Amino acid sequence: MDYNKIFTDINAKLSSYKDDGAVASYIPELQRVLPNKFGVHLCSVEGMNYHFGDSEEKFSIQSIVKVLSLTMAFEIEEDELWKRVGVEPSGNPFNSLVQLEYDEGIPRNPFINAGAIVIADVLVSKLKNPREDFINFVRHLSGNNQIDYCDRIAQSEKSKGHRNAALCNLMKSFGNIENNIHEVIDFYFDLCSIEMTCSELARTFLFLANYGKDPVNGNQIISSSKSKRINAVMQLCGLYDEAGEFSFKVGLPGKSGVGGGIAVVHPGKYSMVVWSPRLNKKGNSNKGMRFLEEFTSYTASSIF
Ligand SMILES: NC(=O)CC[C@H](N)C(=O)O
Repeated sequence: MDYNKIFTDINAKLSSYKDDGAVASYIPELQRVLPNKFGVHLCSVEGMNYHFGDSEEKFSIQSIVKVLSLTMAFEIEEDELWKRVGVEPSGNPFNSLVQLEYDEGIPRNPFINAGAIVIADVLVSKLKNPREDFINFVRHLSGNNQIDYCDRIAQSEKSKGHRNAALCNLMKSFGNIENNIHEVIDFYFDLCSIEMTCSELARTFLFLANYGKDPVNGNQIISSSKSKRINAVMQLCGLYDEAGEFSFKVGLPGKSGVGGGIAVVHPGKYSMVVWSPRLNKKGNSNKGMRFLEEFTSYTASSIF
């Protein structure tokens, strides 16, 4: 399929689309991003690449990293992990405190902030050098040694990260955080600060489109069973309290971030990343969702 032409066609179709979303402002550094940026990149499992727009420009991947930290923690912890974090959609905003109190410090899933903070805690407990080991893992997945954290973004988030600190403290009070809360939360902010282009991120997600195996170099990153489970959690929880809407309109496992990126996979076919920084009220990329809806309709490639 000529995805390049399809991207161009969809972009033309959306040319009159009025994006009333706003760039994330609660992390001061993210506010500096130009709101009208738009990029898309698709990697097919057969090794083809297709792209459009600002697909080679770095952006803050933010919560999309939660899929990669889950992948690493799942390899290390297997079954124990799921005693500390659930696999149910939250139906609540990604940084909600209310539900966590109700659920006695066990986050609904690993993709809301509380769940990702538990995953960060697991990695702090199990890795010798969490910061270094994790970025090496991401470099391995992406086949790119240049991928890195952005200290500027991490520091910016740290300066305003009171709500995440509150989530971490609340879970510590319930006994669901093992390590020093400052260490865990700083690591969590570092994870969210990683920068990638659409093409680098789509490449990184390719193993989840190919049953856990990187089709480019043949590395089995995780078992097909784990890959299936991670995709299932993405399908149900990857877009927070908009996961239902995303399933309804796009029909692919996906993960969003407040940097405006959305990564999706179609098992057996492709991984794809769209980036458009203006967010809707749920913190998901407005045009990114719209574009993906058009794309899966046009190509008849929802998984359903
Ligand atoms: N949805 C997101 O991308 C949120 C990630 C962001 N770093 C936060 O913790 O608030």
